[in-house]
Amino acid sequence: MPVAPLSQKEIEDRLAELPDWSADADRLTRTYRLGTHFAATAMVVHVAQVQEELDHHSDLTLGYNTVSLTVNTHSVGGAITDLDFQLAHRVEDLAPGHGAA
Ligand SMILES: C[C@H](O)[C@H](O)[C@H]1CNC2=NC(N)=NC(=O)C2=N1
Repeated sequence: MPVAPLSQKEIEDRLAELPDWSADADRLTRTYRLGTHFAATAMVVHVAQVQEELDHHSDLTLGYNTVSLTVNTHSVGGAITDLDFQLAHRVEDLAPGHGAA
């Protein structure tokens, strides 16, 4: 997977596959809402496992019943790359199992 900063168009094209994710200048973000605090906590642990597997880590925030991710790629100066989208897709895949929306 090439680690190069994506253009605005490339980001927009990839976001079309992730309708609940957003991109500001240089970060992908998503907030999931869950049924309970423990469900949100369990999802955080699962996301952390995936992040370790990918060796790619978001800023992960646990709220009362929410899990928020903000991610970009540090190794290219904090730009958005395909590694960020790879993580986003992996989290989208695991979220339903936690009842996250
Ligand atoms: C040494 C380690 O492989 C690197 O620091 C990894 C860790 N996790 C990372 N996470 C993110 N978001 N960007 C990186 O460039 C990155 N690099």
